[in-house]
Amino acid sequence: MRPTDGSVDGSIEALRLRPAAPGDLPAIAEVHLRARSAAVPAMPAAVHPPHEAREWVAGWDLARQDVWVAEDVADGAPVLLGYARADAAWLDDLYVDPSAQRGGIGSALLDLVKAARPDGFCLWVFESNHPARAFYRRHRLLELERTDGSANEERAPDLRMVWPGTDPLTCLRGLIDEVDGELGDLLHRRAALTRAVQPFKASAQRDPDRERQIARALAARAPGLGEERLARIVHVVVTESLDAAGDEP
Ligand SMILES: O=C(O)C(=O)C[C@]1(C(=O)O)C=C[C@@H](O)C=C1
Repeated sequence: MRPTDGSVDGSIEALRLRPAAPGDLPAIAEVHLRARSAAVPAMPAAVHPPHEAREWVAGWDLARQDVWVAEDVADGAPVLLGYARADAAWLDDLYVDPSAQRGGIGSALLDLVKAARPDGFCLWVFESNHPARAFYRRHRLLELERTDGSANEERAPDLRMVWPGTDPLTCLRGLIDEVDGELGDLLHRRAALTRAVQPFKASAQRDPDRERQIARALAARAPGLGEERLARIVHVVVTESLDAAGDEP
């Protein structure tokens, strides 16, 4: 169960924001369910039936993640109208009850999360959820990579967004360092394979057709870079991998 995108903007006279308590979980589950069904078709329909969503929310460990609720305290008993849920690096949920959307509750919750995560945070939003994307862009979140949805339960293309915190250069460099860690591991693995295949070739010549095929396959995964640019990247990676293979005893 994932996503972040139920909320939109809104204005409520007496709004109270506070950390959630275990007794809030049933009302949180109902807000989640109502917000998700009202968001279709901008969001894909929920994969899990309501009883599973209720069980999932009831199982949240509030010591291991931060959950905040927004409630209307204007008159009588407070009414829970929205919530946000985040771990150290990700805003996992931000949902506002459909009856209270466009009243500033989503903005108030998001501001609270920003204050609690000054180093920044990421979130996933469905590509089709244009209202939520516009909401987050208005709140100075940046869109990062798009996925084809194969890694989420709904199998729907989504986008990573980031709020780069109070020091965006440091936050974004931190994210670059994370990706470069993975890229370093991949280059290490790839160079070992370039070296391993060499003895099995009829000739030591480079194979431009094979390199073009590799660039095309990469372009299918990274369309934003384009095949020509990726062909140049492949050329450098192969050149340096062959060079490193020649250095090894
Ligand atoms: O497949 C090969 O023939 C290799 O030598 C491997 C490799 C590569 O690293 O992918 C390296 C050089 C060739 O020009 C093409 C591909």
